[in-house]
Amino acid sequence: MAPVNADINVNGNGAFILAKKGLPEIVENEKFTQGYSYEILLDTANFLLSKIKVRPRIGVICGSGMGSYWKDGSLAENIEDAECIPYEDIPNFPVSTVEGHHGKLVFGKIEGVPVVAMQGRFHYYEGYPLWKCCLPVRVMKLLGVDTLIATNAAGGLNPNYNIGDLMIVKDHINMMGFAGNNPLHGPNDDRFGPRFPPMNKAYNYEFRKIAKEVAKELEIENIVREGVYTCLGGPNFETVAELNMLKMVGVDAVGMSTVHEVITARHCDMNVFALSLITNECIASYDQSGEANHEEVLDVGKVRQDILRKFVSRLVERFTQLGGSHEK
Ligand SMILES: O=P(O)(O)O[C@@H]1C[C@H](O)[C@@H](CO)O1
Ligand SMILES: Nc1nc2[nH]cnc2c(=O)[nH]1
Repeated sequence: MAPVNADINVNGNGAFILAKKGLPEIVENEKFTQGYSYEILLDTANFLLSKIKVRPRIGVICGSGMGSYWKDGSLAENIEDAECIPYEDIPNFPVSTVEGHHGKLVFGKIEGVPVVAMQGRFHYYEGYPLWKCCLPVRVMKLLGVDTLIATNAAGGLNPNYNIGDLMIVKDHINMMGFAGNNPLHGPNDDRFGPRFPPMNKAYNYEFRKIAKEVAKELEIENIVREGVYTCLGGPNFETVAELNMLKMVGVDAVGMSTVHEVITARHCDMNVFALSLITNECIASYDQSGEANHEEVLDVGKVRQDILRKFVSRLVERFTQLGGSHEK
């Protein structure tokens, strides 16, 4: 794991606190997508550390409709000793504006492993620049998270996929990046990671292997796939011509998130696993009836919540057992 250039101390109340040191601040400037400085995000991390009992090791981002599992009563069933912090109470955090994204950080333990779950993520189409959509990933890193599990709802473009399938993300195509929109755009702060991060091993090979083993153990291998994801800016779903173009370049599932989060996580040397829930069939023919809609996306999330919970819990346990020495 790349060192974050911060000392970790314990304050008088027994809470963890990160000490600021090092390079000068980069001034926030949304227009030029420079993002928040390292120091500003340390303030956010220190605020969270002053509130929580555990230091999370794994971060989970809940996709559309999947956060509902983590809500209220059912959250407590899975995340032990849950501590919920609404986004609006967290300094420098954006707020969730999309149905199916509740807007809370949930700290606690899954299978004894300290975790933080984002019950609601931020999307570009909500009006946030990409760096801001990914701000929580950097905060997670400062909190001590070394592994990111990102989940999302996506349209199935691969004709062999069915609604309700789970796609282990093998790779992505950064369509927004092709147009110059990247969460790392702007001055680089080496304390987070290098100016030119590699991306050929973005999705951890060992994690993907484990996920396929776990799928067998849970007897869900018939609904588990592995494929290539792409993120478009949204909020509209795709045209037939767009979908056919994406199919031609090798995309299996289409969504509106995850890619920029993964880039940010890999930039600061986190290990990454991502999972797409196929919530709808991409309509890639003019003869086909029906239209994509957000309600269907949320409904499929509800139907699959139990399987997702079991799958993600087992992955948290197994990824942690792997330790830090594996090939990324
Ligand atoms: O947050 P995710 O990527 O799971 O959400 C997807 C993309 C849109 O936000 C929404 C469309 O229904 O689902
Ligand atoms: N872009 C996109 N995002 C989605 N999220 C869930 N389904 C879809 C889809 O079909 N397209």
